[in-house]
Amino acid sequence: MSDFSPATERLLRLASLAQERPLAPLEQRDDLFRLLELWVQRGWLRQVDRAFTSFLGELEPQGDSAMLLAAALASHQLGHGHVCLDLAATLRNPDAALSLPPEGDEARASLLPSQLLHGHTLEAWRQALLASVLVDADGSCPERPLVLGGERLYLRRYWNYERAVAASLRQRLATPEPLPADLAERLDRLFPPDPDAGGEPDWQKLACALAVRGAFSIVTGGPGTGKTTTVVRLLALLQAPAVAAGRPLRIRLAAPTGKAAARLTESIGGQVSRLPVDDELRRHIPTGVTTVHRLLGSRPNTRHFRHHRGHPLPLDVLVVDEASMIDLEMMASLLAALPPRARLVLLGDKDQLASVEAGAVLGDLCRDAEAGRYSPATRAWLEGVSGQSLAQAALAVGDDQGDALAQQVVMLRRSRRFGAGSGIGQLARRVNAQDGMGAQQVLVDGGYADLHRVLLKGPEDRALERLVLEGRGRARGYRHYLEVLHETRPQLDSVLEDPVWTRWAGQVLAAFDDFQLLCAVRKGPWGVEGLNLRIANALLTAGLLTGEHGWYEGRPVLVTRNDYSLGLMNGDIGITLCLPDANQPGRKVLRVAFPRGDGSGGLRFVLPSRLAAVETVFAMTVHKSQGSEFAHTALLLPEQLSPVLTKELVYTGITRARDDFTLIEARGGIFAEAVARRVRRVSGLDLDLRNTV
Ligand SMILES: Nc1ncnc2c1ncn2[C@@H]1O[C@H](COP(=O)(O)OP(=O)(O)OP(=O)(O)O)[C@@H](O)[C@H]1O
Repeated sequence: MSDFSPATERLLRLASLAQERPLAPLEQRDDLFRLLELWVQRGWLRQVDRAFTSFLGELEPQGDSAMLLAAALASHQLGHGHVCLDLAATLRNPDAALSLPPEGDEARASLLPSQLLHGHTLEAWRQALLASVLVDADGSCPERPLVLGGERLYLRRYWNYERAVAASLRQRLATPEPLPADLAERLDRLFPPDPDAGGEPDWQKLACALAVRGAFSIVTGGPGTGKTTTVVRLLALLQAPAVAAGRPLRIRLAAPTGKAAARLTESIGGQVSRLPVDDELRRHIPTGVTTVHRLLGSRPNTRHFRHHRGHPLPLDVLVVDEASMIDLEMMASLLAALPPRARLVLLGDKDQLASVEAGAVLGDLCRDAEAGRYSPATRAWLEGVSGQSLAQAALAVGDDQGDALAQQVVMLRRSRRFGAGSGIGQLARRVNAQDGMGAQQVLVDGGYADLHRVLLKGPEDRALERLVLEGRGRARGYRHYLEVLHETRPQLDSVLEDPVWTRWAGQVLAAFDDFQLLCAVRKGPWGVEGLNLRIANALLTAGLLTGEHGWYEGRPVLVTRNDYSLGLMNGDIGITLCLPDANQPGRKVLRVAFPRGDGSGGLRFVLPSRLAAVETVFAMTVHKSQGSEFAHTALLLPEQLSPVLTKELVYTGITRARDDFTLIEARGGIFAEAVARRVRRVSGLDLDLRNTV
């Protein structure tokens, strides 16, 4: 019997083969498959990418190796969030197409794409692809699994999504909506002059005006810039004539995660109650926000939804918040299910991290948001109807056809939550602008009471535990929610239905929202897994928890997969509590308390054994935190730079903080290094109305 696992055996065999003669992957297909296998073993390529390439190899036994290599890399890009492989960019930096370990790792010593593609030209690579019976060059052979669009190679499914999204949005952009004759007066009533505006145009009013005139619009802006305020007023504007005519519009609101939906439900509820409109109209403005999955009608174990082109959603207006989290496939599904005459309004912060899945739709659609690019006609109409001047706004001039999308996008530029005196706001703005020096200055010398910084002296530095348990000054740590748990526990023997239990659990959940530790990665000591163990251990040692493994009271958990039977959505957070046993009076059992997230303030209590997909959430990745906010947010950056460490990640982490933000650096300098890098997602989404569909 060999001492090696089968995987290692295989690796050794492959390595020895490689030693016998150098691999020539672009001349010999077998060598290419051997190399792909080696890359998979090293974690540089996914198993699914290699399997897909083998499948293509079987479909075209004489297929060129350069075509197969491109297919493997194109498949791998999806795992990096890219919709396609940019051939020219890959030739400029071939190794970026794999998931290589950080610089200096010895495991790099292997045949790399840069060596393979050395001396290759773009034209030769394109010709190898065009010669294949598996590659469709002009969209005319829908049965071919790969599509070459100029210099971009797509897997068919993603090409189809991109085309479908572009076609649907173009159709909406080309559809003007009828306008009320008294639009200017209606806008004036909803947006009274703001004495604090300081000469800035009222971007909210402008956004509302643009959204009224088109079947598609986007309102983007950083935290607290008034996206929700704007959309509530927009809905009042759209609904008023419909209600007056006795035919109220069917309006639905949605967000990508349960948490985001719950947050929006809360803020929309407050805004609608304060709207200066009559009660009849107020009743017709919805406040309930659902998740996009629920809206479309997810079906277990399939990527198909109950609503689609043949069975569209029964609505006239759809508003989707936190749209930066929507990937290309979801956007395609959403647009397919939208009736052709329905309006779509997307809200979101274009600068946040994009979805984990392929595509950065909001980012793509907001490419011109900062510059404006309004045509002279749009600008004249906007200024006329809103009474606002754009003369001082330093916007670029655009074209109605070439920049059709820009005519329907508004970026809100004034944060009411993070004004000039807010350290969080200053820091977020500098990070977003990739001004690393300025950001450091704000953090270190800015003297802002809402910003804190911890520089760890090494992996064992207990300053991490101190911050996470105790917080800083008024900014709380995890001790707080555990003290609420212990100190306010009802001393009763009553049944679970007794409202005292719901009240108590609600208080513990609210206290947990006061602090969250965010991190960049999942693995290793600075990832979710290592940090969860470390923090649970510290809380146990401090006498705040009674266990650190399995289920124990106080364990906070994050739902990682939608569970429709339990009514739990990916991203929901619950806390494990000792609660009365429904079956045996007088006994207590562990149950996990989750907010219902429907604006009712209600909770649901779930037995741990029924939770199939949850993880401890003392630490959470920034990706998972999107759509949430916490009174005190601490962001831990690891020692080593990795591809996920970018300014988008840091910006998203900072903007999760409501009152206080703490930066924890595992190594000095990592913050500035992360801020200097940005995500560049490859896609070909093109809404230029001059180009044919
Ligand atoms: N035009 C306005 N007049 C007065 N207050 C406003 C106005 N616009 C926004 N606000 C206030 O500013 C705060 C942030 O507004 P809002 O919640 O609409 O922003 P947002 O961009 O949706 O925030 P988030 O980043 O949380 O999604 C709220 O308290 C809101 O009441």
